[in-house]
Amino acid sequence: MTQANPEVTVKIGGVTRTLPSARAGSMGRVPLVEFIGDSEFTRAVAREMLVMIPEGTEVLLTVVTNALPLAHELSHVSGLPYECVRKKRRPYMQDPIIQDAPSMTLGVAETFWLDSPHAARLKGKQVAIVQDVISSGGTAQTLARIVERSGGTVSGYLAAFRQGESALSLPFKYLEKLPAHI
Ligand SMILES: O=P(O)(O)OC[C@H]1O[C@H](OP(=O)(O)OP(=O)(O)O)[C@H](O)[C@@H]1O
Ligand SMILES: Nc1ncnc2[nH]cnc12
Repeated sequence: MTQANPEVTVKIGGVTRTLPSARAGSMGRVPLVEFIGDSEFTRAVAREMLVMIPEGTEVLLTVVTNALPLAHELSHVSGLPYECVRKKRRPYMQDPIIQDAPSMTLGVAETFWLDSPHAARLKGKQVAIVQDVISSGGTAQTLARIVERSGGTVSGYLAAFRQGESALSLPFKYLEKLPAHI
């Protein structure tokens, strides 16, 4: 008998979480990863991700929203600075890099924004892209394009979780695999 809305349990760095099943656009139901509001899990995951940072990395780059606490914590444990791409234009932005992101896993096409003072901190730097979940790889590719447009070089792609198989063409590292659908 198939179970209605099954859950997925993960254990990372000694911390166990049961991920609820959530409906995600055309993906159907996926195991929902939430770092926001969960500092214990975020810290445990960041500590485990530390060894995944490629040698020579000078800056971490992430995008709001759910990956932000993870990148913040990874910055703290690694001692590396981080930058964060926005998904909304803010009134104080000056000459931002504007990059359209493809329709992503959750079915929402978005525009990414990186203000020029932050883009300047990627120039000439080895930049590791940090994500909570990598699914289609669309977010990773969009962030890589922003690194390139800022004059930096991508040193690697790091994610806490890989969901499904569709991001195979990107050379990323991850801690745990999640099913594409539950
Ligand atoms: O590999 P992809 O198919 O691009 O999917 C992965 C992205 O999807 C999620 O972001 P989401 O759109 O849920 O935004 P949020 O973090 O603002 O909630 C997640 O945080 C990744 O950034
Ligand atoms: N499993 C997941 N949890 C949170 N955000 C996601 N975006 C794509 N897949 C996701």
